Amino acid sequence: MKGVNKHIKTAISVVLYIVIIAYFIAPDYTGENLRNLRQGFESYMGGNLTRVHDSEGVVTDPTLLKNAEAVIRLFESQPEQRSNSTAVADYVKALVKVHRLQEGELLSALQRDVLGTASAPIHMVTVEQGDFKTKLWRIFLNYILPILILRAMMGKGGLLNAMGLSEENQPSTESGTKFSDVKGVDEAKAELEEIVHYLRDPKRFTSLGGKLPKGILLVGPPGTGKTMLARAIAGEAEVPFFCKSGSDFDEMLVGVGARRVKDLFAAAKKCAPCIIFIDEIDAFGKSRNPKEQKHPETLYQFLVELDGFKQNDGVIVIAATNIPESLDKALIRPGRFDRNVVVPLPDVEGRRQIMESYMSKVLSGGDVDLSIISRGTSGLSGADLANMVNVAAIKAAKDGAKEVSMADLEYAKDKIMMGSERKSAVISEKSRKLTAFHEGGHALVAIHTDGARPVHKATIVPRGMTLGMVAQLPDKDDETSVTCKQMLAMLDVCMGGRVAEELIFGKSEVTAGAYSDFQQATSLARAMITKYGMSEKIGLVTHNYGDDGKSMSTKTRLIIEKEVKDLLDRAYTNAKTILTNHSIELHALANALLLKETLTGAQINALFDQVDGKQMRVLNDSKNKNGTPNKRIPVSVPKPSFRVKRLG
Ligand SMILES: Nc1ncnc2c1ncn2[C@@H]1O[C@H](COP(=O)(O)OP(=O)(O)OP(=O)(O)O)[C@@H](O)[C@H]1O
Ligand SMILES: [Zn+2]
Repeated sequence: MKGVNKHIKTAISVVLYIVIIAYFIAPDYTGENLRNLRQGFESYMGGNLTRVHDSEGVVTDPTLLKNAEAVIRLFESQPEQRSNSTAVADYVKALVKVHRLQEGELLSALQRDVLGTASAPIHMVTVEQGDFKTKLWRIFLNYILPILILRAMMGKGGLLNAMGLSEENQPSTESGTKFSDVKGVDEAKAELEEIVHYLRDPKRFTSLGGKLPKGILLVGPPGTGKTMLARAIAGEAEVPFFCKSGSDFDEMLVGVGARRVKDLFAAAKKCAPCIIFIDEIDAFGKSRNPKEQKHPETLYQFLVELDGFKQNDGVIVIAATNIPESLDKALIRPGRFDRNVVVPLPDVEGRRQIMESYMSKVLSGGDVDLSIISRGTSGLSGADLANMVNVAAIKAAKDGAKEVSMADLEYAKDKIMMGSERKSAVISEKSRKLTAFHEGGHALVAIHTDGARPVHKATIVPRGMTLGMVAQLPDKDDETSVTCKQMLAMLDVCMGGRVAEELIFGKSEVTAGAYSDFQQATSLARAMITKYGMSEKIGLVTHNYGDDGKSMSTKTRLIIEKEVKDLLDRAYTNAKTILTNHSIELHALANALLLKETLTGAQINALFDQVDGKQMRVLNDSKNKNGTPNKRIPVSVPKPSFRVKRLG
């Protein structure tokens, strides 16, 4: 919309400029016009008339033609009419109507007496009048004054600014965004619905006793649709929408930010009911630490403006931030931004809906299964998913495909989550082989461990920081509540990579490639023991590992570390048992990866069927997890990473 405003402004300036220039300098052109009269008339004769002749604009009505003939006859029979300008005009018009202008007597007379002929042209000389002062005055009037007028109108503090309608503070009035466009944030939408009711009919809302918060703070990670939601409120209520970013007020010059705040509120009040949206309000709304803040007066002014209008004045201020804890307390005090609406990252169903909405705008292939993609995109925001569909569409177009296929979406997903493929990376054959067994180890342990997520894909294509990876997909409703059994399975899978390296290449040949596996396993094991109450020795208490152990005694710390190590050792042993028992499959899988680089879960299963026949399909139930520390207690844990990465 800002772009449109700019165009409108440019158009207004151009029109105004032309009008002013025309007004001031039109007299100058009169002489020029006279000079060109002959030329103009000739071109009129040669061009326009011929065109009239050809075009449907020529009179074809027989009665009109008849009248024209009569006018010509009358004029030519009465020579005294030649001094009558109206009669001459009628005569010329009549000649044009019957296409006889060239034959008319008047034309030869005109050519002879007024326009001159090629052999005897008429000359006209214009003389520039006036002294130096007059010329200077004329230049001022013609060129400088119009520019000054325009600047006065358009500039800051100018007429448009005074009206509160300068480019900076023009609202967008045609927000096409609706609530239905914003997917996967139903709770936030429900909370914001009352604002729409209010804006649609403020009087009715307040007469029914409705009371609104003055300011609403949308809180959530980047790209979750906060701006979209604010826009959708304006779109649903069909009210003007003033959209600013906190950084717009963060100016180098003292006082400029504060003045912009003032101007914004002044402009909004004139358009009420309306919405002011300030994205990233933390840019000027941070805690007032004099050292950190460049211009505290911007925040002061903002608070003054917020306090300056009444709850029901019709201006709704919505702000967005990713870091609510950084905001100044004064800003979030009751009566100011006292309503927080959380806009979280989408869950698995939200991600599916968001992708579905963007996929509906491209040609989607028949093999596309968005529930699979949405299960594998935990942690991605709406903006990431929109981008993912875009990347997939570009890939499909590049490949000359007619529709976006599942493979394109998988490509885009990996690119966004893991970084671009490093196809040109030079990797030695030995390193490729090591990676193939490492990833094969993860995959095989996952396949043979009860509670582990199904293997979606294994690859040894280097990507971003990794040399390969095994992707596992959670079941549909598996994301928020992970059981102890599932966590233990994750630990086993983490160990699979290093164990495979050891078994195939020997302990002395292992690499640092398992570093991120160990990191992941250690932090999960620690959380199980210090946060989720999954260790009998530690009990149902929590301990803070984030403060360098200051809050726990050395003894407790040692017990925790021993427990963590035990868990990891058990996972290592489990992985070793699986990989030793299934070494034929491990070799087959690693060789297939070396050959094909990427295998899907289905391809891996098919491969095992080939290698082992039915034997591989039987779940190895005998693999009891020795020493499962507790009963299986369902616990809520922060989203663990489902990917098993390997650092390159
Ligand atoms: N929930 C959603 N539904 C549909 N599209 C979304 C959603 N969230 C984000 N998008 C897409 O991502 C783009 C960016 O979203 P938006 O600017 O609203 O996010 P934001 O939360 O305001 O981000 P930031 O905090 O970075 O300003 C949108 O234009 C839209 O294309
Ligand atoms: Zn690994």
